[in-house]
Amino acid sequence: MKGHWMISLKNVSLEVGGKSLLDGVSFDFEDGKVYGLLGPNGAGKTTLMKTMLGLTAYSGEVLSDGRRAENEEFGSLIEYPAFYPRLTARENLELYARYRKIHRADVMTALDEVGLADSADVLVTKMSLGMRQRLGVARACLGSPRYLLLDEPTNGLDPLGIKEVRALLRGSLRHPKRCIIVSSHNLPELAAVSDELVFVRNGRLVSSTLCIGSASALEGLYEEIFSSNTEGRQPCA
Ligand SMILES: Nc1ncnc2c1ncn2[C@@H]1O[C@H](COP(=O)(O)OP(=O)(O)OP(=O)(O)O)[C@@H](O)[C@H]1O
Repeated sequence: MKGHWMISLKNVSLEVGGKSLLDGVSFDFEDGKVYGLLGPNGAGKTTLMKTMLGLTAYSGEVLSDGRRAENEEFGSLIEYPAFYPRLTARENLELYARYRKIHRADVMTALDEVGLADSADVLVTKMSLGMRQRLGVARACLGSPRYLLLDEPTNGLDPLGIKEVRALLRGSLRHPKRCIIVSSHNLPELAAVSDELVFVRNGRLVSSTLCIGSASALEGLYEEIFSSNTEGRQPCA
């Protein structure tokens, strides 16, 4: 087995109603890293995450350490997280833990991981959008999954909320044995939290870059990639 990769996509394709949503995607996501998924609207970022979660039929392989990945290995936040508004943060997570057959004791660990331990007994309806988003991340972290898929976790957040999610991605969510894949349209924000950026276009992973020097360099690279047919791994900017 090669090095220390964890999730390996091998020629993953998905077609719905004659339209190709994913087109022969192959990529290795390594442990201990945060990957930023970038691409225009409709590029296939969410579809890719749903496919990894096994929520869609697909051809090709999604492997975890060389064997078929199981849904239980993933924690995910796809689009806006939905909660029971009249239940507390803790009660919401306990319900979810029961559903996923995750130990109840993990609920406080997950809330602690996102800095919401002190708000465990706050009703969701009383929480700010930023707190709810962090609660969504806590739900994704229940059971300490090896893979975290976060689809636009800063969507709709104010600068303070964005800062909170950024701090999580740079700090407490990171683990040497965990791989995090996060999508966003906020280029500088994504660059600030990612170890590697992966560019998606028309259902294909067209490029990846290991690091970016500045926000303007990233914007330039984004423009270059999405206004050309560039494919392959880019050098550091
Ligand atoms: N269930 C579905 N049936 C048919 N087409 C779908 C389905 N889900 C998504 N699509 C299409 O797949 C393409 C990719 O959508 P997807 O939501 O994955 O893109 P995205 O990169 O996440 O976009 P955004 O940045 O706007 O969230 C779009 O053309 C979308 O219309």
